[in-house]
Amino acid sequence: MSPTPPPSPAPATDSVLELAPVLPVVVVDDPADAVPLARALVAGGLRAVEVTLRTAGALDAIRAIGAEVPEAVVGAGTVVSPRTVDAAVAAGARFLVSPACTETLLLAMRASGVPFLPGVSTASEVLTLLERGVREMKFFPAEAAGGAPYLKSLAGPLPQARFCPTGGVSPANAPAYLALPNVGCVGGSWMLPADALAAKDWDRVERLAREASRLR
Ligand SMILES: O=C(O)C(=O)C[C@H](O)[C@H](O)COP(=O)(O)O
Repeated sequence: MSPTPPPSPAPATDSVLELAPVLPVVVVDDPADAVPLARALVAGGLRAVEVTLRTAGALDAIRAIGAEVPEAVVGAGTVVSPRTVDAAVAAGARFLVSPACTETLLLAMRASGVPFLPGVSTASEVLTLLERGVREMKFFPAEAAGGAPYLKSLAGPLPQARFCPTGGVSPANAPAYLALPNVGCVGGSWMLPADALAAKDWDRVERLAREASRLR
């Protein structure tokens, strides 16, 4: 019997937006869920996983995914300070996502050496980041801040900026975002419903991930 070949590690990239059309946003309460959850997402075709630093177990979850699911690209979300940048990178986060951005946070994310997506919700914030040489951003909270029509309006005057809209994105509205020239991917938690996580229903997560991976 020939041994099962090891899974191929995900390639390195400078662009968070190019990893996958959909970036799952994970809130892990029990770090023991991290590995089966990441495996289900990868099996469904979503290899980038953003673990939000909102729970006590988030850093352990990042460590576990990095160690046991090498075909996933695990990153950290809810990065809001230099301290959280350092903690995320030390845990093995391969990209960083912030809901908003300040000068202090930008400097820390830049110094981290891993790709990052700073959060913006207005045209002025987009221009401020462009002035600093940042072209990839998270548009948050996407639906509340104007949705796809807002990003479409930005593509005229600020075409260099590219976005991952997140916040209120669903299978129903994702195609409108993904059709825009300035959208690289969309982020969201819809493929990780709370009841599926509570029931450890990884088959359902895999199914929802597969549907999400086919949105573009
Ligand atoms: O924690 C962060 O860093 C955030 O910025 C918030 C998340 O991106 C959204 O909570 C995901 O939004 P939903 O898909 O509507 O659940």
